[in-house]
Amino acid sequence: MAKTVPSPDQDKKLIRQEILASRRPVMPRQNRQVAENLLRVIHQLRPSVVAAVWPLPGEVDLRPLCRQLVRAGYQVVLPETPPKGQPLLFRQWRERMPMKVGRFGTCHPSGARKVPDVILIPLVAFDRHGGRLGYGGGYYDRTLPLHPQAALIGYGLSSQERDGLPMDGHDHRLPVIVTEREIIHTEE
Ligand SMILES: Nc1nc2c(c(=O)[nH]1)N(C=O)[C@@H](CNc1ccc(C(=O)N[C@@H](CCC(=O)O)C(=O)O)cc1)CN2
Ligand SMILES: Nc1ncnc2c1ncn2[C@@H]1O[C@H](COP(=O)(O)OP(=O)(O)OP(=O)(O)O)[C@@H](O)[C@H]1O
Repeated sequence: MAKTVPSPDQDKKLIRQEILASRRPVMPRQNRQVAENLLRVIHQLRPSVVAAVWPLPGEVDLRPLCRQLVRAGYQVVLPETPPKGQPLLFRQWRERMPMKVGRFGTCHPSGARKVPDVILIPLVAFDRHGGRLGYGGGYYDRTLPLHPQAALIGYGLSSQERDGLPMDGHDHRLPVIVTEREIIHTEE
């Protein structure tokens, strides 16, 4: 009988489940440290438009960073989650804008669509080589090819790091990953 060979999709699912099941609440200090490190990298890149993310439960909360960025003169856009199979749409966010609830409990503003120069990417898991795992919707995988000029920065907690995540052809390697502890410039 033929041996069953695990596919990257199945491996990813198991790792995702393991990490989500063992996830602890993000401490306020960790949140601040991730945001501080992100701000440092963003300042160096001098972008006009930064794509951030409105948090889902259990994720690092970028809302304070969004406010800081807008006050520092950057434009902030947030993703609207379309039906599966379509890329994310980035819409401009301003302070105190009412948010709409979208797919999978995500929230997005109804501002104008803008093209980001920097894209902050939430991680469920990452490795030192820039491999990433999200919630499995494939949304960022489908969106990033449409923004080849954008600088990509993954973010999460150091506890989400794993050795050598399985990668598919369509997966994008992240050149920079920011945690509460460090700014990682990933290697091939
Ligand atoms: N805050 C935040 N916004 C984001 C993302 C994200 O990771 N975090 N996304 C990143 O791509 C996109 C939304 N992607 C998602 C894709 C799939 C599921 C999803 O299937 N959720 C399952 C449960 C997942 C699980 O716990 O295993 C569900 O709601 O049933 C959620 C979000 C865009 N916005
Ligand atoms: N560019 C693409 N074209 C077609 N299918 C894709 C593409 N990107 C991802 N997929 C499919 O989408 C599914 C989810 O992909 P994957 O597990 O890489 O998502 P993820 O990176 O964890 O999620 P997200 O990008 O939403 O955070 C997989 O079945 C994958 O084959």
